[in-house]
This record gives sequence, C-alpha cells and structure tokens, in this order.
Amino acid sequence: MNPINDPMTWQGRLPWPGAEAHKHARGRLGVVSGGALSTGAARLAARAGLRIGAGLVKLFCPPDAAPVLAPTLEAVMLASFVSGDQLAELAQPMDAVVIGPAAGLTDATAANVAALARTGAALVIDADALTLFRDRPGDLFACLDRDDVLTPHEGEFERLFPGLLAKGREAAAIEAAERVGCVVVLKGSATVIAAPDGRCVVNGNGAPWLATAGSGDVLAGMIGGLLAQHMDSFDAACAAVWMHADAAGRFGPGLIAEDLPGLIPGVLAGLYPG
Ligand SMILES: NC(=O)C1=CN([C@@H]2O[C@H](COP(=O)(O)OP(=O)(O)OC[C@H]3O[C@@H](n4cnc5c(N)ncnc54)[C@H](O)[C@@H]3O)[C@@H](O)[C@H]2O)[C@@H](O)CC1
Ligand SMILES: Nc1ncnc2c1ncn2[C@@H]1O[C@H](COP(=O)(O)OP(=O)(O)O)[C@@H](O)[C@H]1O
Repeated sequence: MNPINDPMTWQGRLPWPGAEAHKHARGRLGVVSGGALSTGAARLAARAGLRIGAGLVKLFCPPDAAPVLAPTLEAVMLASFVSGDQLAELAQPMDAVVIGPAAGLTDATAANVAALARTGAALVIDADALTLFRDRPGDLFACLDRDDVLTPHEGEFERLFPGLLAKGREAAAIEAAERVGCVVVLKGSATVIAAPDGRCVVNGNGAPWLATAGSGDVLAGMIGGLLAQHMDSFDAACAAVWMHADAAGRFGPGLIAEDLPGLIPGVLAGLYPG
C-alpha cells in the first residue's frame, strides 16, 4: 500500500511569485488545440494553467481553428502552426506544453508530439495524444523525458499498457512509470501518481463531481501550469491532482469543467504561506 497524496509533502515546494517576478519568469505554458470544431478542451487546459500561476499561456492551433479561438480568448495568447516543425519553433521558448485534449487521433498529432519532444519543454501528454499510439506505444515512449507527465484514465492506460492493470492500479502505474521513464498519473476516483524512481502516492480527496466531460483537460492544464513554473514533475502532478479534487469538493453538485479554473484561486489561497 502506497502513501496517500498529502499536501505536507509538496506544499513547501509550490511556486509563488517573488517581488521581482515578471510574466516570463513565472513560467510559460503552451497548449496545443485541435481543429476548428475541437477547441474547447485546449481552452479549458489553458485557462487552468494561467489560474495556477503560469505567467504566460499560449494556445497553438491549426490555421482553421484560429478564427474560432481568437474571439474567445483574453489573457490567453494564440499562434497558429501548419507543421510539426513550426509548432516546435513556437514552443521553443515555452517551459511546458500540454498536448492531447481534443487534439485529434491523427498522424499530425503524432508528428506534433515528436516535434515537441525536440524542444526543451516539459510535456503533459493526455487524451488523444495517448490513444493515437495504441498500436505503436513505443513511438510515444521514445519521445519521453523524465520531466514529462502522462495523464491516462484507465481506458487510455489499457491502450498503452495492455493487460498491466491486472496487477492492480498502484503496481500498474509504478511499472508503467518505470517502463516509460516519466511520471504517470493514472486517473480515477483514487488517482495514482507514480514516478520512474519508484515514488508513488494515491490521491485521497477525490470528488465524484469530477466525473464530468473536460475535467481531465483542466487537470492537464493545472499540471502543465505547475511544470511551467519549474516544479518537479512528480510534485507538480501530486499537487495538481489534489488541488483539482479540492476545487471540485468546494463546488459540489452541479460542477462542470468550466467551473474548475475559477475555483483554483480559493484552493491556492488555502495553501499560500504568505
Ligand atoms: N470540451 C471538450 O471539447 C472536450 C473534449 N474532449 C475530447 O473529446 C475526444 C473524445 O473523448 P472521449 O471521452 O470520447 O475519449 P475517451 O478516450 O475518454 O473515451 C473513449 C472510450 O474510452 C473508454 N473510457 C473513457 N473513460 C474511461 C475510464 N475512465 N475508464 C475506462 N474506460 C474509459 C470508454 O469506453 C469510452 O467510450 C477527445 O479528443 C477528448 O480529449 C473530452 O476531453 C471532453 C471535453
Ligand atoms: N468518481 C470519481 N471520483 C473522483 N474523481 C473522478 C471520478 N471520475 C473521474 N474523476 C476525475 O475526473 C477526471 C476525468 O478525466 P478524463 O477521464 O480524462 O475526462 P475528460 O477527457 O472528459 O477531461 C480525472 O481527473 C479523474 O481522476
């Protein structure tokens, strides 16, 4: 049995802006959007990344999505790309990038993952960017570094690691993290967070109100926002999972994913030592 995800273990390493902070120094997060009909998931992730403290958040989208996204954005910035190489160029200054939410199960998404892996950014790989590798998981694993984070729900986990869940969720997440060499967040009512060095915790404050479309996209943005602020990837995953559940618990019945980013300031206030 692994320990419960206890805020005491990561609270002291949460990133807070110092007096000399500026937006670039606080951390820059990129989020890759899907096409014109699939922009909402990336917007949820981007907003969550900004709320959790990334100083600057930029959405990267295919050209057809730009006229859809532009009128919906205020603080979140926007740039369009036509190829993996161009995405990598745009992502070069980013500290972290989220890819997967409604990205599309396409060769272009696979090329975008590979291109992002060539940048120095820490990656959060979620949703479609996991599922699309179901027949060739090795191609995804070859792209990963120790500071990256995979965020599968059980369905996505089974697609990448067929049969492994039979060992139990905790053992499966630990073995997956060892195999791929990065942090694995196996989502569910008791989310398991595992690192390649064997660290593993089980989240204990899960709230069933999170069983709503898009809540995982918000979590990906929260992890990305903490990675952008250079929090250690395992700590970032543990902190984001706990804060995401705490936010949902504060709201309770009727929660939809759109509500979650606006709840983050209250969660942060409860953790702020100042
Ligand atoms: N606001 C938005 O635009 C949203 C877009 N989304 C995107 O919509 C696309 C399709 O999402 P889907 O939800 O269909 O894809 P999923 O891969 O989540 O679901 C496909 C199938 O996987 C299985 N599955 C799902 N969750 C599971 C779980 N927790 N445990 C076990 N099996 C599970 C189910 O059989 C389900 O039919 C993705 O690109 C996703 O990122 C979603 O993230 C929801 C919100
Ligand atoms: N019954 C539950 N109790 C607690 N948390 C849950 C429950 N169901 C889902 N969640 C959480 O909600 C999120 C759902 O993410 P995901 O399945 O990727 O949805 P989406 O793709 O719609 O964003 C995860 O963080 C998961 O841990």
